[in-house]
This record gives sequence, C-alpha cells and structure tokens, in this order.
Amino acid sequence: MLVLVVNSGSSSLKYQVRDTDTREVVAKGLIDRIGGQEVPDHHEALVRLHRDVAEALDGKSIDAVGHRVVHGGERFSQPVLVDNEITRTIERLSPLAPLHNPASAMGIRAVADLYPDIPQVAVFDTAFHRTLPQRAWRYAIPQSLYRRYGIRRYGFHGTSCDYVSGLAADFLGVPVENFDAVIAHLGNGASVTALKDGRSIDTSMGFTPMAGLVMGTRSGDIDPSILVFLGREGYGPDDIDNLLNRESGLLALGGAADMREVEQEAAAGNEQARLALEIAAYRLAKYIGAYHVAVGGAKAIVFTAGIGENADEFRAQVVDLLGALNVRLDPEANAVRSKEVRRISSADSAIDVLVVPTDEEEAIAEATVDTVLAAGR
Ligand SMILES: Nc1ncnc2c1ncn2[C@@H]1O[C@H](COP(=O)(O)OP(=O)(O)O)[C@@H](O)[C@H]1O
Ligand SMILES: CC(=O)OP(=O)(O)O
Ligand SMILES: [Mg+2]
Repeated sequence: MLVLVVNSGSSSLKYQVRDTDTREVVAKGLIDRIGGQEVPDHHEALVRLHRDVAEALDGKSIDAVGHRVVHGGERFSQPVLVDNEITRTIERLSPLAPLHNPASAMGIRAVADLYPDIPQVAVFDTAFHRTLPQRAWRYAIPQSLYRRYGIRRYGFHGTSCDYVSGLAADFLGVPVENFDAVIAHLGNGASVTALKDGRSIDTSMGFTPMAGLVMGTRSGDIDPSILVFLGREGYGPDDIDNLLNRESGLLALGGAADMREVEQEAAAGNEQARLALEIAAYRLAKYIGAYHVAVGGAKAIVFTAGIGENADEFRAQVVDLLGALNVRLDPEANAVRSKEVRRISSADSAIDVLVVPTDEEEAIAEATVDTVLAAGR
C-alpha cells in the first residue's frame, strides 16, 4: 500500500509517502516556518504538500493517509479510521495540546478536501500509555476534576516509545514482553517513560505535553502555585499558556530553543547556555533514577529522537550523573555518529545504555495499513 504520513507540528509539517509492502520511502519532505510570510497557515502547507507529493508520485495514487495526533484523551487507545465525529473530538481536545492538536485536525480536514475518497487514520501519542496504573495517572486533587474535565496524566510520544522499545529489546535479545527499561524521547518536546514488561507504567508528561523535562520552549515541571501567583498578578490564561509553552525551556534558560544552538553557545563560553544544559541534564537524570526504581531495576536506558540520537555531549552529561546506579559510558561508542541501534555504555556498566533512532512515520504507516485493512477498506 502507498501511505501518506502527515506529522503536523506547531510550526512545521513533516510528511512521507511510504510503500508499506517494500518499506520504501517514496517521498518525504518538511514544510517549516508555518505562520510566516510564505506559508501563512497549515492549509497552505497542505496545498504545498499536495503539489510536492503529486510530483513525486508521478501518476501513482495514495491508498491511505495516516496522521500523528498528539492527544487522544481517554477515548482513543488505538489508531482509528477518521470520520467527521472523530475529527471534532480531536479538535475538542485542542486545549490539552495547544501546540499540536489544532494542526492535526486542520491536516485531517485539508486532506479530506484534497483527497476526499482516501481513508484517513489517526494514530495517537497517548495510546501507548493506556497501560499506566492509577497510582501513576491520578493526581492528588479532587476526583470531581477528573470526572468533569478528564484531568489526569495521559502521557505522549507513545508511538515513538512503542517503536524504539521493540528495537531495543531485539538488540538486547530480550522478548519485548519481558523488557524493563527507561526510554528518553528527547526531541523538541521531550519525555521519559518507565517501561515494565514492555508496557508503559509511568511517564513524565501529564495532562498535557508540558509536564516533566526541560524542553525546547516548554518549562516542564514547575510549582503549580506559580500559575496562581501569576494569575493574581494579572496574567491571563493565554499569557500563561504562551509563557510556559512557547517562551520557556532551553529558550528561556539558554537563549535558543534548538539544542544545536545551545550546545554551540555553551562551547563558545556562554555561561547561560552552559547552565541551560546543566539544568536539562540534571532534571533528566533525576527522572531516570526515579523510573529505574519504578520498573524495579531497568535493563536498559534508551536515548531517542533529535537530541537523544545526536547530542552526544548532552548524553554524556546525563550519564555522568548516573554514577550512583553504576551506569558507565563508553566515550568512544558515544561519539560514533550512526543511524543504527547501538550501545554507548561500557562493558562494566550496570545498565545498558542504548541509542535507538526512532521513526514515528514508519510506525504510523504500519498502523495506518493495519487499521484500514481491519476496517475492510
Ligand atoms: N546533531 C545534533 N546535535 C544536537 N542536537 C541535535 C542534532 N540534530 C538535531 N538536534 C536537536 O534535536 C531537536 C529536534 O528533535 P526532533 O526529534 O527532530 O524534534 P520534533 O520532531 O519534536 O520537532 C532540536 O533541539 C535539535 O537541535
Ligand atoms: C507530544 C510532543 O511534545 O511532541 P513533539 O515532541 O513532537 O513536540
Ligand atoms: Mg517529535
């Protein structure tokens, strides 16, 4: 099957056309700076996508479209065939993932306009975390807030976690259903997941993708009373949303949201950039320690996504903080640049540390085909 995969971000649109029979990537592209002069909105981005894809396909036609949807709430525990009602539900979840869900819903609507007869499948970041036990997903606040608004921990980056945990278990020769690990997905958004017997039992993101680690522009964990305080100082909901989702994280600490820039600045002697890396690494190391406890002793620590796969100095900084767990880095292995699954810990490390390249698009393409076939389309 020829599947178009659409990964709509807040300011970018990544797409791939994949032949799921041969696993070949027929076309791929990135349209970024959405909201700028050239690409004012996601609809324009989709029009460009349509043009680029049509050119690449050279007369062949697409059989299905798979979308990455970040927030599926409690309703979606697996990929679904999209219809109008499902698109509206994804839109209704937008306040819970303001950087992501609006763009996904727009992507689904634009594809429905451009290719009206092709089945579309939504693949949710939250679905993999449906196995969280209550002790991990409940917040210690009145239950009425859960019943009325669905306020609970959901967790994100699940498609990626699922994909890399399979590869990591294979690499180590462990059946995935016996695999206990800590997975660090470090991209523009970043989260850590505790994996017990191959299932998610805890994860650092929460009700929204803002909780947990220091991210490109998101604060991660802060004392919730700061929001109350700011509210009383006159900040409205949109001000607070902007502050914590778009103006915080590495950007606020180190002057840039992009890890490459922060690393360059730090290497050039910029003290704020150096401190930004230190804070981000320290927060992540604490989560890894906590999740090692949560899974009853991890067999592996897995780094993935843009930062996890490429930022070797940052990885070293994190692993250096794990001495109490007797985790040791192999500096030479860590410095290797490769697209392969690899071990970066030394032979005497108590826990294997792996780098596993993620491929959300491949996982979404596979899920799309399975869902379309199961629906008899
Ligand atoms: N060679 C590299 N060294 C350090 N960081 C990198 C490198 N390549 C990519 N990154 C970082 O990866 C992050 C983007 O990760 P990615 O997984 O592509 O994000 P997303 O899919 O969430 O937009 C950015 O912070 C970027 O700077
Ligand atoms: C859920 C999330 O934060 O996704 P991304 O890392 O793509 O921003
Ligand atoms: Mg990502």
